[in-house]
Amino acid sequence: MGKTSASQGPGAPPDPVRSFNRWKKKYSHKQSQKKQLRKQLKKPEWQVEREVISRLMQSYEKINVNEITRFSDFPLSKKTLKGLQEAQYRLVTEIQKQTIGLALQGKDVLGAAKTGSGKTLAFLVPVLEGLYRLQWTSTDGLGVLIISPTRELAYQTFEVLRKVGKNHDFSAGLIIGGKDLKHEAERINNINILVCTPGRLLQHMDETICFHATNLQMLVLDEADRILDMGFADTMNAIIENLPKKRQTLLFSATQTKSVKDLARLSLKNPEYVWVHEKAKYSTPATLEQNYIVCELQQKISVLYSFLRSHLKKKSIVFFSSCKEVQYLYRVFCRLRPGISVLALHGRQQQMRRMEVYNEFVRKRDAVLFATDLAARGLDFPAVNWVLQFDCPEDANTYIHRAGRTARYKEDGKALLILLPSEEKGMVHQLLQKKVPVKEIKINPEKLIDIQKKLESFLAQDQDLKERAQRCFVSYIRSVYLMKDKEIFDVSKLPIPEYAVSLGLAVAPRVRFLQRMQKQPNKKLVVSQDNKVIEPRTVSLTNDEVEEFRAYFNEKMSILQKGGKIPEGTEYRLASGISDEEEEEKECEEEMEEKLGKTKGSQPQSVPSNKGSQKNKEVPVQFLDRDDDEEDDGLNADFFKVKRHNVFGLDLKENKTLQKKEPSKSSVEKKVTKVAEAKKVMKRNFKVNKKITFTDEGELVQQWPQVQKSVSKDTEEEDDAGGINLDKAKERLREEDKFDKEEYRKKIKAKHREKRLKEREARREASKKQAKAKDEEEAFLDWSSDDTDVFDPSTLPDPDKYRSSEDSVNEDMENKISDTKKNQALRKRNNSEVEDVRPTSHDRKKIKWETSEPLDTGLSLAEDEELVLHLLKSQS
Ligand SMILES: Nc1ncnc2c1ncn2[C@@H]1O[C@H](COP(=O)(O)OP(=O)(O)OP(=O)(O)O)[C@@H](O)[C@H]1O
Repeated sequence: MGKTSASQGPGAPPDPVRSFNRWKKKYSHKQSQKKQLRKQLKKPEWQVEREVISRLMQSYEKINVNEITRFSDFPLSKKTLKGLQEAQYRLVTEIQKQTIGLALQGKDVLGAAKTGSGKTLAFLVPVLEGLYRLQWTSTDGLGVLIISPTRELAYQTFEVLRKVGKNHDFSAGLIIGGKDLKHEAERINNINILVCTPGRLLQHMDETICFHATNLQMLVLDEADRILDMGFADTMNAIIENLPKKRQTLLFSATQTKSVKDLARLSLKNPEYVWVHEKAKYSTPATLEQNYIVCELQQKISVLYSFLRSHLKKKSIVFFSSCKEVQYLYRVFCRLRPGISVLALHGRQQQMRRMEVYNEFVRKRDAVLFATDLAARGLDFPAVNWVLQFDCPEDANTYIHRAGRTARYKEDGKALLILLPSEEKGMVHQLLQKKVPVKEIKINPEKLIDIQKKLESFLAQDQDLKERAQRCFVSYIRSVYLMKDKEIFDVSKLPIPEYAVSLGLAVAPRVRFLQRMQKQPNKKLVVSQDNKVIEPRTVSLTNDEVEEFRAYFNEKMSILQKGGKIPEGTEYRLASGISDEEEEEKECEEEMEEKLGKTKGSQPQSVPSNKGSQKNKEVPVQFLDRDDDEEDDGLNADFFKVKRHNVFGLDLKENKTLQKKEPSKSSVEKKVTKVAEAKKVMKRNFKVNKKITFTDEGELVQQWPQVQKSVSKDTEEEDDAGGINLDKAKERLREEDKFDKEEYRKKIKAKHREKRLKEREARREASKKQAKAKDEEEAFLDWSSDDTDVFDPSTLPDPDKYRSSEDSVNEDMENKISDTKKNQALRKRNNSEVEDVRPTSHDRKKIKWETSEPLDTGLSLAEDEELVLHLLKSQS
């Protein structure tokens, strides 16, 4: 018999079988309870996510900046963290550390940190988290707008967003100029995060049906100071008008704006200012070595060539102040074959080419990129060794951005600034004020390779290149002239002829404003008629003028952008949202020409160049009127001249006063072109008088000026605001032409109908009268037959006798009668002579029949009638 534990005594060990069974029972009970609990607890995914989000949000307030070293230290969603990790971003940079937390808390942030310090992720992470927090879906529409000043920067930001946000479900879109607007418009309404340039965005806001930003949660301005400066002022104002006031705004830049005015436009709510490196010794990366050299303008090209020859295994960017310099020097350097691949990036290239160049330079290990300030901001080309500033930057901020294309994120790099002797003092002072440590270095004259002769030979062989050189020349001078800081940029100090020669040109092309400057070197005060003291215009523009100038063209640009213009591009911000820097450059010139009434293909002129005996040769300037891929520069010479009078709103009276006081002014300058006159008239807004009459029906008819009937209405509205849409215009012309032809055809038809009716009427009249005349003639003949058998003309009175006896008044009439009747009689006489027989009764009938035929008297019917009556009278 087996014993159970119960039957065992108290000191006996427990029965293992029983205790196992007890444990098993307990365990399975617990398991089933847990299962039940889990079943109860099982929630839909969205609910779980919501709980996670609320937990994350609760952690936002607890973020302690000092404890954060990694992205994972922030309360971020798993999707964002995964994306960051996959892109190899683990440790945070200073700007990321200090701003991500604030942005997560929903605050407006103004972030500033040195170039290459990771500002992009500082706003992209909060962007992703912001929409994730709201569980944004494509049906919610546009949630975040990220605005960049250039297409390339927008593209780069978009790529980083794609990389980091790939685990999220939001849709993101890149909207920049130079692409098909229609194609963008079809997709734009489903985009949650939009990376764009200002001009293109505004164009969509204006033109794309159903596109709106009413649900917008967050606005990000990358390179905020640039976007908020005057260049984009009007476009941005228009964009901001379309955005909801209740939103979060993030502004980032290496040179942040502190302008209260700028910020007020954005209606920020207690923004957090984060100046990461405000207290740093320098405002540029510590790993960036910065030097400058001073050299003459005419030496610069040789310096550049020598530099490249000694840095063949490096990756460099060279910044120029204008597209035309880039275009010319790019070609020249390609021909010179310096031993390194040369690339060019500027705003006048096709968008496709720009992207190609951008990607090519990203890929290359050693190459040199010639660029305008289009590439100065934000672009993150990997492993750039050198940044060379061939032309002095506009200001210290531009210097910082340009130099910042190297020495990015812990890498080192070198920057070299080339200054003219006239620029050195002012620029170096500005840089030091901005905490930019620049040291002067000297050029080793032994290493300097002079390439001027080579350039000359290139230009001698290649007319196109020569023209490019000339445009480059004018363009550079103009850029100096338009610079705001007159302490640094003084066009009068430029060695103009030498510069032209250094470009390979034999003679300096004419730049009108320079000529004028030489003619009136002294600024004199002039007293106007109303005794006000007027300062005559000097060649150097004041800062206000330059600002006004820029503001004007940017305003024009934004108008163009709305229309589309423009052009490519327009972007317009133009059409294509040309608010981009490059678009600005392009549109600016086009607009200047437009505004100033410039016409392409202006007459070739011979003008004296500005200096030296050789320079006094007459230089044909028609070359300035053409360019293959851009607006002509030749007009710029004119543009300068007119600009001084019109663009800056100079009072015409003032000009007149000046002219009176300056008898030395050449007649050429005083010559007013028809275009200028027309512009003046347009400016004054004259209205032509109208002559209006009323028809019998009381309808109003404008007699003068004649109103053009048109088939298409609202032609103006149909045009792109960026200028005339040639295709549309052609189409419209064709339609107008058809319409005009149709109108003309109708008119002719009506005329013919009228003529036919008149003729018919006349015929009817004639036949009536004929019938009457026939009756009368028959009567007459009948009567004559009573008298004689045959009508004998001899029975008629002797015309001579008759003449003598009749009134002279009847003379003419008689002549006519006698002519016709003579004919008749003669015919009859002849007949009788030939046949020599008198007519038979049959013949008589014949005669009768013959005479009843209408006589061709050559008279009108009325006259014939008169004649017959007269004959009858005289017979009787
Ligand atoms: N946390 C990080 N870890 C590693 N690399 C980073 C991190 N943040 C940014 N970077 C890298 O640093 C480089 C510069 O970043 P970014 O372009 O955002 O700089 P930036 O401050 O916007 O520069 P700029 O002022 O010139 O626009 C990029 O190559 C980027 O990939």
